[in-house]
Amino acid sequence: MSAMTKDETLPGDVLLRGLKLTRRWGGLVAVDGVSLDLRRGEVHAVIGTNGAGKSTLINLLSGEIPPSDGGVELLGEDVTRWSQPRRARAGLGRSYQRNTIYPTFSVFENCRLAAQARTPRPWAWWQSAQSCQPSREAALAAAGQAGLSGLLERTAGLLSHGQKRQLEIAMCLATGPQVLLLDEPLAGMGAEETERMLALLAALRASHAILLVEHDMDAVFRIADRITVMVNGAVIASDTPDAVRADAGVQAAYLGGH
Ligand SMILES: Nc1ncnc2c1ncn2[C@@H]1O[C@H](COP(=O)(O)OP(=O)(O)OP(=O)(O)O)[C@@H](O)[C@H]1O
Repeated sequence: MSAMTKDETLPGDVLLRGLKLTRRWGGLVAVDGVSLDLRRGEVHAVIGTNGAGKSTLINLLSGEIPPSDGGVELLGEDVTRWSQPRRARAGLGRSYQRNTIYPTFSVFENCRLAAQARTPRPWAWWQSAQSCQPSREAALAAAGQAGLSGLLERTAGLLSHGQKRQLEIAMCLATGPQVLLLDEPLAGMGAEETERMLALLAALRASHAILLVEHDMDAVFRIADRITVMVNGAVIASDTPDAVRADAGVQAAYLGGH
């Protein structure tokens, strides 16, 4: 186990590492020996056709499903056998393709509930949730970071699609993560909402390691520092955007002249 604490890690440090991760569903190999490093200060995009294994890879890294083979290290520690909530408490945040907000609660309440999940206090069940100051502060900070300060009292279900995705990121940030695993945060967004989300990711990059699974190739090639390309569960390239764009194997298998 590493003796390093979270706050001692330096920019560029590897915060999350997938080691030869494999996941089989019966006879299908959904993720096939994938290794990748997520570093603070980098947006690392994972691209690939439908069914290439991207969401399964995120689920393996986040702890939602166990690998058939291989391992995961978080902040230098082997977390392969850790549950998803335990990894989340240790600094691993993720967003989902589906909407995970509470539509009848306000933006602030959504963020506060997410923040509370980070520091559950089962022995203090009689205290009013309203009075939990650290959660309130974390919620306000996260909403601010995600650009939602002006919408704190808005009922979440009434937000625009793009604002809902911003709220999902805010809820993720409220848990105090160092690593963000983002599953298609741009899905269904218009041009303006996409720009706002890309600006948010660019702002979060300095202090986080970000894994971005995304189908919007223009956005990926603009924002990513590194791109990993998956085909049929396996990595066929992992490099800078320029190198990936120029890779003949990637062109043939996936990009088709992008
Ligand atoms: N729970 C499951 N049981 C059986 N097969 C599964 C399961 N989850 C995923 N798969 C299969 O694993 C393969 C990889 O799926 P995955 O969702 O990871 O791909 P993806 O790259 O995220 O696709 P998309 O871009 O469409 O989201 C697919 O063939 C899928 O059908």
